[in-house]
Amino acid sequence: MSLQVTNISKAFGGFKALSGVSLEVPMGGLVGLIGPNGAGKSTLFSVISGFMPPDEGAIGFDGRSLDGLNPAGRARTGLVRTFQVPREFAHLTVRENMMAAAPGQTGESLVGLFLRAGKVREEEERLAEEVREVIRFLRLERVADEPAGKLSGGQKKLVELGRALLVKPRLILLDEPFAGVNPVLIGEIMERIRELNGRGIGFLVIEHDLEALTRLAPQLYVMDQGRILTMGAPDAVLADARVREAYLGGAV
Ligand SMILES: Nc1ncnc2c1ncn2[C@@H]1O[C@H](COP(=O)(O)OP(=O)(O)OP(=O)(O)O)[C@@H](O)[C@H]1O
Repeated sequence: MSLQVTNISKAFGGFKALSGVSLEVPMGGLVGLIGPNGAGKSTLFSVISGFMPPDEGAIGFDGRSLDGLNPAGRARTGLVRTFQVPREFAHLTVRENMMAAAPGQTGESLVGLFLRAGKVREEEERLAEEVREVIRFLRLERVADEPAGKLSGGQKKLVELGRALLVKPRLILLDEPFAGVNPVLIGEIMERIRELNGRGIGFLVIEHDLEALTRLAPQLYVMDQGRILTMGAPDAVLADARVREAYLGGAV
């Protein structure tokens, strides 16, 4: 069982951003996705997570087709994409940001709220405990009640990860977890990813910091100009002449 991306194509006007992309992430796997700027990595994440329909191709997850499911529907199957903490959430605290990320809260209408006040309280308490646990796991206790906008780049990345964890993911699409993060915190984020992976959560990780990613992911896919160029173990992939060519004519 796996995330199975088969023959995905996507054009913007006449420009083919994705051309027949196929890849596979085993359930519980840890796979990197690299490629020069404009290769199509973010577009592929948008298609996999259901934010953008492909022109062609199919996405399967754990043996079921995701085609036609919206992002929330895909998240319910356990496939979750991280996003930068939305700008309008910058004034909310870390804890509030995480509370807001959890899906399926009761109390969608005033009447419902009135009728289910007890249930809502119960749910809120359970959620608050889950949030406390995630904050502890991510070592964010000291900033839990600070506005998210005030955090360092690395701490914001941890909040993004926390928001994804509250959706109870089985596979996380992680977009540039090390961008704008200092080296010490890169090490910490890497440790948390490894621990989560050890608990069975799979990851597909886009990252430009190849040195960090090759320490984390035992398998890499390389994209260039909307196609998968190659895949395999980091050493083999980075020694590949086509990959060197794609990255600044051999400056990797
Ligand atoms: N909504 C859109 N409309 C038009 N063109 C788009 C759109 N989204 C992406 N593109 C184009 O598709 C190509 C692939 O972009 P994408 O952002 O997926 O690449 P990327 O590999 O994620 O790059 P980076 O590493 O710089 O984030 C780029 O040429 C981009 O300009």
